[in-house]
Amino acid sequence: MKTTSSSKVIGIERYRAATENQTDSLDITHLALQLQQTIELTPLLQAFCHETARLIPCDSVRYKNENRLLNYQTGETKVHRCRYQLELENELLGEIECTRAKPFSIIETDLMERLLSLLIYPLRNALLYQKAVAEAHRDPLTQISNRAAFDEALDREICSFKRHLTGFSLMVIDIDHFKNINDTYGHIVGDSVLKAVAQKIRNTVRRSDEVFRYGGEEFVVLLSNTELDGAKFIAERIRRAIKQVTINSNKNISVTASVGISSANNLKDVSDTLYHADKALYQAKDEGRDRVVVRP
Ligand SMILES: Nc1nc2c(ncn2[C@@H]2O[C@H](COP(=O)(O)OP(=O)(O)OP(=O)(O)O)[C@@H](O)[C@H]2O)c(=O)[nH]1
Repeated sequence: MKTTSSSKVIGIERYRAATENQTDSLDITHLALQLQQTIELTPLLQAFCHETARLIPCDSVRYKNENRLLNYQTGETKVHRCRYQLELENELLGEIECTRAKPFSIIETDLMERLLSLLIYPLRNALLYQKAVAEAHRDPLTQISNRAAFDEALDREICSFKRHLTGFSLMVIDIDHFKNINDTYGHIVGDSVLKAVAQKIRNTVRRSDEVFRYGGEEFVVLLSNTELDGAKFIAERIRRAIKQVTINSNKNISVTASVGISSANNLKDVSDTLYHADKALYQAKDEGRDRVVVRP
């Protein structure tokens, strides 16, 4: 473990005496047990930050991992910092920083290092687990979420609707005559079209809206807290954006898509929202494609 610390170093004798007095090995054992109880990153960090702030009085504890875009913090940042970079077998696992209004002593940084040595292996396992879960939910071709992720997201949304009546809309988007694109230009170009359309949809909706590849040339957009009118407006914007898709290898490929939309509007029918959106999509195909059809 490589560490860097900005805390001040005080005399070694004082450090030893205070370590013996203050370090409660029961607390350390308790933390070690807690860290072994979860493989999930957030509960692991919660347990670590909570125990650290209890054993080393501080105002904030933060875990940051820039490579993985992770930033977890408890408390409010103060001026004095004690920061450690965590590295295991040449792999950077992130950075832990504690802050408070007065400087940290060597006793405390020593304790901090002991706590971090308990964290480092569970943290590596939690990061590996988080990566594996993310990959299981990602479509390898388009790099957007896959159908397994959609099934879970829809379940969450339906539960939330049943408990709090928070409405949502679903949009099913299907590329028109995609078979012709494959047959005319080949599957590699077909794959490029799928990637370009996925990116176009992703860039046309808000970050909080979720975009999934449902399968083949079909995508689903899940719009939380969005009524049918709002969903229709966004669907039109997506439909127009898809018409602008260009593929480097052949700028003449014309891409259009049909869109079916439905909204959750009553408790009885909420589980059928996808079924209604799919029906709307078939209607859009029947009516000539390159259009949006809404079913309440
Ligand atoms: N290149 C590529 N093609 C795929 C992929 N997944 C599914 N397809 C193709 O998508 C095509 C879907 O064809 P159809 O279901 O007939 O639909 P369509 O041609 O888009 O016609 P409409 O939906 O009625 O407008 C098939 O040719 C599949 O082989 C993929 O990952 N890559």
